[in-house]
Amino acid sequence: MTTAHTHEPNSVPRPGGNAGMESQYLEIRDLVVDFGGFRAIDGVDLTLFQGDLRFLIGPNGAGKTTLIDAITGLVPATGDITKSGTQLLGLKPHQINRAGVGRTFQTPSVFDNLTVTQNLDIAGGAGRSFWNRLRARHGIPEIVEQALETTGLTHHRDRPAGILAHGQKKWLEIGMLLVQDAKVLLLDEPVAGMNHEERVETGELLRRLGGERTVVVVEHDMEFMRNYATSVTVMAAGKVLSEGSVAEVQNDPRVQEVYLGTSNVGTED
Ligand SMILES: Nc1ncnc2c1ncn2[C@@H]1O[C@H](COP(=O)(O)OP(=O)(O)OP(=O)(O)O)[C@@H](O)[C@H]1O
Repeated sequence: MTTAHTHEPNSVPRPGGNAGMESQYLEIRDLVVDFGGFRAIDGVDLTLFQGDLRFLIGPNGAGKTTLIDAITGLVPATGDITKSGTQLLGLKPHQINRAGVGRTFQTPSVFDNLTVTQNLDIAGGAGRSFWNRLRARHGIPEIVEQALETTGLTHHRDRPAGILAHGQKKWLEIGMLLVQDAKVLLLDEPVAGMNHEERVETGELLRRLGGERTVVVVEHDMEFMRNYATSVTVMAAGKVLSEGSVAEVQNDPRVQEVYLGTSNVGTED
């Protein structure tokens, strides 16, 4: 694995991360989530470095969303989840968010009646005194301008979010995470319901983000995974079944077996 210390801003992230061991990371050890008597996450270990664009795949019910829920404090779990050494397990969702870990949900959750900029403003902390001071001094904060630019929504900044196309709403959600300065982005099916063009644009966006952050993508779209993943974790029945490059997991017989016993990892959905 190459651990270069510098990289071009828009370079393609390398598997395992662009930034090196001393940069930010998310480490999960022996994670367990029980729902009553049912063990949805069963001893998961996962290490993600800054620069990873990690795809999390697996059959329905494998535990992918539950894993993200556990990382973001939405379901109780045991084990360890540390971000660059800070224990996240046991923190409340807003504290985890403030620690730099942000997520999106399968269904976009933006304020339809507010403009794109207002949504970003609220995500950044409008109403909180420091944000209001920032705004009073500088107008639209630079971080909002950057998020508009990164997500390609600059020309839609004054439109109500409710009239955006589906893909644009999903990009706005990602922009909201950028405004919060999330260093770890957990995205649940970011291209579900998108057309081909939107998928390509989203892939490029994730690639840009993955260069400097840690991006985890839960996805059923295997073509999208093959095009953009720097690394892949395959889950099944609450455990990590396989991990590695796209080629490595596609060639793993255990992975082929859970995908309907065929070698067609890539035909689901
Ligand atoms: N709140 C809950 N209470 C009980 N069981 C749950 C709960 N949430 C999820 N489960 C179960 O945990 C298992 C893992 O679900 P999860 O949604 O994490 O899977 P997934 O891999 O994200 O699946 P999909 O690809 O279909 O979204 C499933 O069997 C699901 O029914």
